[in-house]
Amino acid sequence: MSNSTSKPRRTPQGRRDSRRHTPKVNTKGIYQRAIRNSFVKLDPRVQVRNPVMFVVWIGTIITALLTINPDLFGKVTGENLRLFNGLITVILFFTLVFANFAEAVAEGRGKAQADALRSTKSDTIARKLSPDGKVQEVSSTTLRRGDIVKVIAGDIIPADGEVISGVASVDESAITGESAPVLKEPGSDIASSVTGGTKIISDELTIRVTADPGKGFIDRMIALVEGAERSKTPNEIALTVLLAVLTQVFLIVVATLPPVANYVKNPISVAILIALLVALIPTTIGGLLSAIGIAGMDRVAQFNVVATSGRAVEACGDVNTLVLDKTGTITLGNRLAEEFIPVNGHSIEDIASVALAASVFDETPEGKSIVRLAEKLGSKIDFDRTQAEGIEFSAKTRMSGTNLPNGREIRKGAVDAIKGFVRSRKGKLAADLDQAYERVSRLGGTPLAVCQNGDIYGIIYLKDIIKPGIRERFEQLRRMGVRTVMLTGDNRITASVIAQEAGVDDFIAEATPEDKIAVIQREQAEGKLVAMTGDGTNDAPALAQANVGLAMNSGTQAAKEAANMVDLDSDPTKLIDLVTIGKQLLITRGALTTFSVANDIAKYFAILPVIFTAAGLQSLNIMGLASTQSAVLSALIYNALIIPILIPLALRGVKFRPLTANQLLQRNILLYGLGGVIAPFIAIKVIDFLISAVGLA
Ligand SMILES: Nc1ncnc2c1ncn2[C@@H]1O[C@H](COP(=O)(O)OP(=O)(O)OP(=O)(O)O)[C@@H](O)[C@H]1O
Ligand SMILES: [K+]
Ligand SMILES: [Mg+2]
Repeated sequence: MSNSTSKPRRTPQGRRDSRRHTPKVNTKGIYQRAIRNSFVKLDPRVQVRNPVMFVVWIGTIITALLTINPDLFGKVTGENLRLFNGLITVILFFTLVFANFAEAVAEGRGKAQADALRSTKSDTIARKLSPDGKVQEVSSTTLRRGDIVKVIAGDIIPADGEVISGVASVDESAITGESAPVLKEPGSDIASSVTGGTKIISDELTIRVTADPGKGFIDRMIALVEGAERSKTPNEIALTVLLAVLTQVFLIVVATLPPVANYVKNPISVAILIALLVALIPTTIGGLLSAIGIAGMDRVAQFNVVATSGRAVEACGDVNTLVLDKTGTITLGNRLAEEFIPVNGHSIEDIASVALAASVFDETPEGKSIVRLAEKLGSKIDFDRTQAEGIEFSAKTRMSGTNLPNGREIRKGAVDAIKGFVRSRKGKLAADLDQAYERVSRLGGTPLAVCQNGDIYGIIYLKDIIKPGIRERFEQLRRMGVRTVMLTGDNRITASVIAQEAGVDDFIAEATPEDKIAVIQREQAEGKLVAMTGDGTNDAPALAQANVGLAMNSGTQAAKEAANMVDLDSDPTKLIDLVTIGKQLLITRGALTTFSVANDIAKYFAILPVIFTAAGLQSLNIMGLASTQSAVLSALIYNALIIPILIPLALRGVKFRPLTANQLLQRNILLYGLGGVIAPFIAIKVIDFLISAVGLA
């Protein structure tokens, strides 16, 4: 029911291979650019947006001043104060640079991808048709929504548009990476939409432009991958606030130290206080937070999906319910006529000939396969095609057919729809019809009833196969706590057979296009977040209603505009991958936050005792660190280095297992929390040993 005419959304057999082609990106260039940007981002106007790192930034300035004049805040005693303060300054400076680098690398991947896209987009000469039919050559940048242009073989299509006449094949590899040409023709929802920047390789088309300059699909994609539209997601904002609050708390903790230190006659210098503060505030997650988000969008892009916002990617991770089509999503959707089953005393030749007559104008793959099967059985068209009228299939009527010149009305379609039609023509239902239809349904096939006026001829068996591996994927989703609901225009029995075999949690049969939006609203009323895929114009409202709407690139402009993600490969099962990517993004962020906070607290307890050893509390130096100075420097060096060490994990995401949110939380607290507590003690001890060995402090 997602598309009212044909179903070209079925993906070719080579789907698995085509889905993961990473855009061609120059990695060496990315790192060079990222290094440069790490310094550019030291600008305080950039830093102030990240409260944790801004505290480090201020700390760096103060320790730099203390390097010039160690007595800036009063007389300080100690050796090599200039060197020590200078070292702290350098380490803090690199902490900032490393954090900037994480973000710059993540952004750089997107920028490189945008450059690759931009190279496909050049100003072209468009043949604009004026209302009087004259052709005028204009630059593609002057085209406006509603303009009519003509493109011929070899041309780059100058703008997004809708085919109004002509039939041609188009190479869409610039956007999909798929080299097989796609047939474009007017009328049908799906085949009629073209994208600016793609190339027409045969024949010619007349196109109505549907996007103003700079607002086309490729422009939107460039803006997206460049992060121009990347604003903080609600979860990121919440976490940033939490980190800012933690920073404030730790600022207070550090501020309480001087009175205590003075009391035990072991005053602590401002430089050491700053070092302690930086060690304590969550710089690891503060430095990696935006990289994690950008990497999430990037992973989505590598799956050839364009997300309109980081928010959409994140929403995927929070999804509770997945609404999926049956045909083409759960099944291969390659429904072909397998058998004619006559009823009501008719012969197999009778039903074949009526099924043929019902399908001569049906351009859907189902319709064409019925024509082939009937012709194989020897049926011939026995009327004048030019005098007959084709009745197109629609998801609403769930029927198609032909009105013959002699007044006969031939229809085929969903069994209940045909029963209704027969009743309306005052015909009677055949006693053996239900038996035939149930047999086909129990095989998981789609039964189409065929009738002529009020007379039912039998059932066409359209065979369909469940996609291999889909059951395991639903099982995975279930373990993640995601409910799957299958929606289909097919009858109850077929729906229940497929639902059972595929292992979905729930299904809705005989669904009309309106049912889809009703299901979404019902789930949302229960407080659930819903994801769905769709491609037809009648899916647009549901795509907009869903929390995550994934439109097929082969779909209509309306569907693509309503959705918050577009799949360039037009593979509806990708929604399952997106949910996984979204969950992984949230888990990565959670795991690194846990690690960061655990780390900071451990660091504090590793170095605080050493600071007090000068006051005669030698017994506190359980780690046996060489000196106060080397302990402080070690903690800070570890604090800085952990950021670049974790960049690959932040970009790639933590290892993902299909578990429920609670199980994952427990696992992560154990793994990253415990790891975060232990790691600093070991690392600080090692660095302290190295520093004292080279005699730095
Ligand atoms: N070309 C056609 N001519 C006549 N009837 C059709 C044709 N294609 C499908 N049907 C009937 O209409 C019903 C609804 O079709 P529709 O495409 O809306 O749903 P579906 O393909 O069965 O399921 P899904 O919603 O999962 O795609 C089908 O189950 C079938 O009975
Ligand atoms: K820290
Ligand atoms: Mg369908």
